[in-house]
Amino acid sequence: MAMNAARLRKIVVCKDLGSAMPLLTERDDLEVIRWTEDRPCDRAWLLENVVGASGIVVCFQDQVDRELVNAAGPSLRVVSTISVGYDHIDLKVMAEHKIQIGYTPDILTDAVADSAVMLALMASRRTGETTSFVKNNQWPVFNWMPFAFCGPQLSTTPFSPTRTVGFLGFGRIAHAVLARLAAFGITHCIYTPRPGAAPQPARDAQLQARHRLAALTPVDLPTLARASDVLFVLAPGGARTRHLVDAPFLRQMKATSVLVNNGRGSVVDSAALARALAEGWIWGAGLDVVDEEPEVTAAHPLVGEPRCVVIPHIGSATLETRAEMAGLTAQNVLAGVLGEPVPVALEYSALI
Ligand SMILES: O=CC(=O)O
Repeated sequence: MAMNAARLRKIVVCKDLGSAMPLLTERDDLEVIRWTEDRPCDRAWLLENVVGASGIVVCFQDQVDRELVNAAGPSLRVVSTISVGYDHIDLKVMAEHKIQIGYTPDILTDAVADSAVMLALMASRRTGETTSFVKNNQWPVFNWMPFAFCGPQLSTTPFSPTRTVGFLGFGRIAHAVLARLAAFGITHCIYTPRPGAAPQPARDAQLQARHRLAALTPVDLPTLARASDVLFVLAPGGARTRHLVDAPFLRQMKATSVLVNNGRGSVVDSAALARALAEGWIWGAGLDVVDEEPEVTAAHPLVGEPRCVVIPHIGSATLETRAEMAGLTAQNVLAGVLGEPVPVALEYSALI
């Protein structure tokens, strides 16, 4: 039985949640307004439709700022983002208005860690160049040569027995990448702690023992740049991390090193990285995220770099993980609008 329109709670959905949508659309106490086009949600559409909403479903492409919160008005209780990242959400504004944030950590950790290792292998083993080579019909005329298309080996070998993995951002996903790389015989792990974070010697000792590492050490940024054979950028975005990987950083890296970015594009200065690749400061790069995304076309300097593998921000895109993320996003927004505890809420007061 349809409820009185005045009692319906409104949810605006900027990203279609696929098989999780019925959790919202099949309820008769909700009015669900959806952006259905196959492109990022239009800002003007969102501002117009969000008026009077109790909940909003967003992703990292949608800015949740004062303008949006004011447009929604005092009914807004929850913002549910289908992402682990939250740098698109103005936490101060959320705190001022006591709005809950639902997000999707943990369930995407394994999928993103898998893709980070994939990018490290693709970049070091020159997959961008070699797949183009085959597509351009060059294999039939290729005279196989011992040193053609060689790249640095990710795994250790008896004749190359040490390998250092570096992490800029050492949270859940970094730990999952480290666990995978233990099987490659990685011997040393270094990472830069979050500024102001307390040292964690017990945790580090545990990780070192679990993955049979010769050493696991917090280091400063210059040491991270200098010592990493493969460097994973898994830091959150935002002003604090913007362009931490810049030209001076890249210049200190080894000529055989590989940079992987699965964190946020804004952490790496694209122009500096393109120059580092073109001039051989580093060996290669594997990027799931790019500062200028989604405006990344064939004309982008990194896409044109043969030693750069670029994929379009799909680190968590497995069938299993995206279905879980969509389900959790729907549950988070639903609980928030009903005034119930949000199943996976960002505890953001300490982050402001
Ligand atoms: O980038 C993707 C996410 O934050 O989940």
